[in-house]
Amino acid sequence: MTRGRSDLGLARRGLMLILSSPSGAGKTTLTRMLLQTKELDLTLSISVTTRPRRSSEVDGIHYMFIDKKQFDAMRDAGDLLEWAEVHGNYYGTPRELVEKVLAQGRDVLFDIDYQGTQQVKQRTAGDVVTIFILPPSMKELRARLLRRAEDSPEAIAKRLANSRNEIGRWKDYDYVLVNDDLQRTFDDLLVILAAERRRTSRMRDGIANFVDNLLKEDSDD
Ligand SMILES: Nc1nc2c(ncn2[C@@H]2O[C@H](COP(=O)(O)OP(=O)(O)O)[C@@H](O)[C@H]2O)c(=O)[nH]1
Ligand SMILES: Nc1ncnc2c1ncn2[C@@H]1O[C@H](COP(=O)(O)OP(=O)(O)O)[C@@H](O)[C@H]1O
Repeated sequence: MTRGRSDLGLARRGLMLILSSPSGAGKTTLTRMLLQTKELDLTLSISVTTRPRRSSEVDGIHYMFIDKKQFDAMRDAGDLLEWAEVHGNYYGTPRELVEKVLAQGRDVLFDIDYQGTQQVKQRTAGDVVTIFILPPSMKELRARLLRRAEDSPEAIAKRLANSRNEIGRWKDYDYVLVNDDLQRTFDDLLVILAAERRRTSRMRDGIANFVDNLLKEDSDD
């Protein structure tokens, strides 16, 4: 694999940062904040989905909106790294972009559910960092879904009903954040990302070269 550069200038492996949460807890908002912070150099994995497009969404930016026939064709051709049925629609991660970005030693951000997280972890465990976002209360979760005003009453009811099962998945994640104050949650995400990028396992080759050069230096200089 080609190596990227850490912010110390050392070569490192790219990581896969996965955010999951029940609908309305705030992962789309946090994802947007991460992507707007250009110096983080994160690339969003844009999923394909059979769900209808929301009015605020742009095809090719938030999702690639496809029909079930196209979805089945991608899945059967092996073009999806993982896929799942969520809230009655199909979602999947196209493999190509993810592999390209990781091969450059750069990091990929995923907004996928727990089923997809399990599949990605099974394939590439060492390069995956998983974060679960919880709402501060069920009352607030419901209020956020209503305030977002993007889904039909039926879709909101389905998301709330599914949230109880989804919330129970927190134990499978590396980190759990309660998204009460948005800025604080975002700051916590930045800390996690910074620490994970500095793991020895990801920087091994870069540090090995650095240390070789350190030891070649003349200590009297
Ligand atoms: N497994 C999997 N889940 C996905 C993918 N894309 C989105 N999801 C998840 O599908 C669920 C529904 O997403 P969405 O329809 O955008 O609704 P929202 O969670 O209410 O914003 C969320 O839990 C997403 O994280 C994907 O490619 N694979
Ligand atoms: N910490 C927060 N405090 C208050 N509102 C929030 C917070 N985080 C997100 N929201 C709002 O809640 C709604 C749902 O957030 P969103 O990011 O779409 O959730 P998800 O992607 O997890 O379904 C949006 O209207 C968003 O602006």
